[in-house]
Amino acid sequence: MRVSPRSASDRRSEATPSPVAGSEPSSSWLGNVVKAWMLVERFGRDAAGLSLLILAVLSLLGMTSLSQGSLISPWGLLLKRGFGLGGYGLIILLAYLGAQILWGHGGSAPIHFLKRFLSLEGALFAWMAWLSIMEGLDLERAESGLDGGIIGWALGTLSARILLPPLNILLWFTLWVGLTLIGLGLWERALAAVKRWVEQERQRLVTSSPTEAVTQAPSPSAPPSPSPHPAPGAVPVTIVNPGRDPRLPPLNLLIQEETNGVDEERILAVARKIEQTLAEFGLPAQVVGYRRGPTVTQFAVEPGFIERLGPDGQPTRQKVRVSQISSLNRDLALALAAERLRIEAPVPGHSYVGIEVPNSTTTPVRLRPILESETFQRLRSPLALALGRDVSGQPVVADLERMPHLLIAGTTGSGKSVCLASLITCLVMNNTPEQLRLAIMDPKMVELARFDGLPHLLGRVETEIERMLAVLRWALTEMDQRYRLFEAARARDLNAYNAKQARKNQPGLPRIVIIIDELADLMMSAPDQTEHSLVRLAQLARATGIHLVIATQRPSTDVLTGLIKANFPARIAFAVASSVDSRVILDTNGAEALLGRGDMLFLNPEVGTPIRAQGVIMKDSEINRVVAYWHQQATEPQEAPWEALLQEDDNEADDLLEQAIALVRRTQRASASLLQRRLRIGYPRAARLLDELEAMGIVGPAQGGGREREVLLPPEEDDQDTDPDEETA
Ligand SMILES: Nc1ncnc2c1ncn2[C@@H]1O[C@H](COP(=O)(O)OP(=O)(O)OP(=O)(O)O)[C@@H](O)[C@H]1O
Repeated sequence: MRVSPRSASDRRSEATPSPVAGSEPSSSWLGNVVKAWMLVERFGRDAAGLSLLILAVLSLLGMTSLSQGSLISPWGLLLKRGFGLGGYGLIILLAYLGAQILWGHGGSAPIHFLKRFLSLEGALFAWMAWLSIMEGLDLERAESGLDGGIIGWALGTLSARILLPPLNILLWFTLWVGLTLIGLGLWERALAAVKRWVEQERQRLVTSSPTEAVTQAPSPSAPPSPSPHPAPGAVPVTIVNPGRDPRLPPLNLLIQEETNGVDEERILAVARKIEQTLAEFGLPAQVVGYRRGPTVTQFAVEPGFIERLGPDGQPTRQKVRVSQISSLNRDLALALAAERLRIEAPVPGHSYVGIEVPNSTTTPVRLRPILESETFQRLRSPLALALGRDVSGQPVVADLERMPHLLIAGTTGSGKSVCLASLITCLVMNNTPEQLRLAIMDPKMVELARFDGLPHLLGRVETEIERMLAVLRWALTEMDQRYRLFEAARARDLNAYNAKQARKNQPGLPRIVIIIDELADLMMSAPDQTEHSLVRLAQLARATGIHLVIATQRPSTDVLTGLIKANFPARIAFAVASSVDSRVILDTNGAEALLGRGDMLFLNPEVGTPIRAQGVIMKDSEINRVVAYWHQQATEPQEAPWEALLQEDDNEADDLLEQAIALVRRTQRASASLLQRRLRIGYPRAARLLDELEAMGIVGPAQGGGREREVLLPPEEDDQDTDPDEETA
């Protein structure tokens, strides 16, 4: 957390007593002292600013000889002789200083302002020295008010004694340019631009230099690493894979992050505005620091004191309550012209309130730097997930193995699919298909279809509800099968089982991550079956290495049922429409104040309070390169293991159709719920059977409004033994 200096205005506002009904603050001697001090400070500052402006105008008149006088003329001459052309620079600086004290940042950030002012002052002197050197260090010219005046001449002459002329010129020129950049606040931006350029050049060299690839190639003992096969439109990249398993994709398939320079000027202005707004509402508080993330900057606000009169008539100081600050959320957003603000009151583990203000520009968070970060590497888990960066720009990572399942929710366009794509990429960057298998379900059909062809993928990306339900059924049987295997091998969990297998030189079992990008579709078509499968998997699958990542854009209680939520303690909330939705996902408010486009709150059950982060975003070219890399290694495309289950379903279908016809004929009723109940099948199968019956002319078309279909088949005449259950159904 960067800490900004205490400001004069803060000291003022801390001491300002808030009006108490029926009593004047001036009624106490302390109130009088405070009032007097405020007056002195206020008028002192105004007087100083005004004096400097007047001095600048008089100096200009004196130097240009536009006005003559017993004081102005000698002062103008003095400036000319002393500063030469730099005298004009000095006048500009005096005017700038005066204006800042009167209207600008002089009050709220004196140290920052002083740093800038002194830098500009230094730049002025460097320029004067440089001018004098360039004109041959001529004292006569200097005395007549040319070049850098006597001061410039003196500085140049002094340095000329120790430096060769070219170095002397270079020294003052560099000082002039450098200090000007610092003084104008352009230094950080220039540094960031240079860094960006160096990084781009480095990447260009790495990707174009064949020698680099040779020196970094895996050792001959290691299995040969395949060369990536670029997908159409993808940029060919040379493999560089230092320090990683050579079978894994090299990190330079992924792009580096670009950093934007920090606009300190804006940050200080916002800090001042926050203080001012709070003070206007009678809540003295001070911005004591800030943390800048890719999307928001969190300002640390320390509540000040309000002075009240106690029952004994004596003034007492009372600390501003954090709830008072958080209740001003909307007023602060209005004052800062911010779309949405989030107030963390207080920031866990700190004695301040965090006010999160959107940045003017957002920085996309990339996967590569997070994979390279120490935070990520420290997890040492094959299922480590790179989620994004927090409000101070630090990587946010989590271990899916420990979570052990993840629930993602947020309104449409908030960033769920982008998040899932980056999570999948992260997993396949760190695991071979022998170590990890993925089952991906994407009813939206577009977002995750890019991963088709990954050798990690079981089958293909599933988009049909019936096939998805089959995936869940398969996962349950796989889980049971694994438990039986573990029991036979006397292993407690997947890690223990794989270790035993490795000792016997036998292959282990891969971990399985099941990803669903839109739970709502499944829950709408087969709520009971989906909920039952998910809950059973969530409760039991951890030890067998099966993990679930499910996303939904409908954070309503019919999709995220109590049972599902109870079994998915790790959750990510992207932006939602209301605090009610936020509470459905996180059990607390906050997600309604997110900005969308990858801005998230991550609730890690091990931490307890949600962490705000900006999610990782992948470029299509990155995903294409990673998929193409693994595509190279793929052997024969394998059939999905749930294909057999679907086959069984089809075989049963004929039988079921027969039974359905008989049932409809007997009962003279046709509804999906009747078929579900009597034939013990799920909703999708029942709905399909009804469609088939309609196509065969046995039942009429759907009536809508929950009414049953008309049965077109006459009842069986000899059917005497009607089932009592059917009658009541
Ligand atoms: N982490 C991120 N960083 C920057 N921009 C992002 C990020 N995540 C998402 N976005 C932006 O938001 C847009 C929508 O994201 P995404 O498609 O993931 O939303 P979604 O929640 O899946 O929406 P839907 O439910 O409608 O599919 C993206 O096209 C992208 O421009």
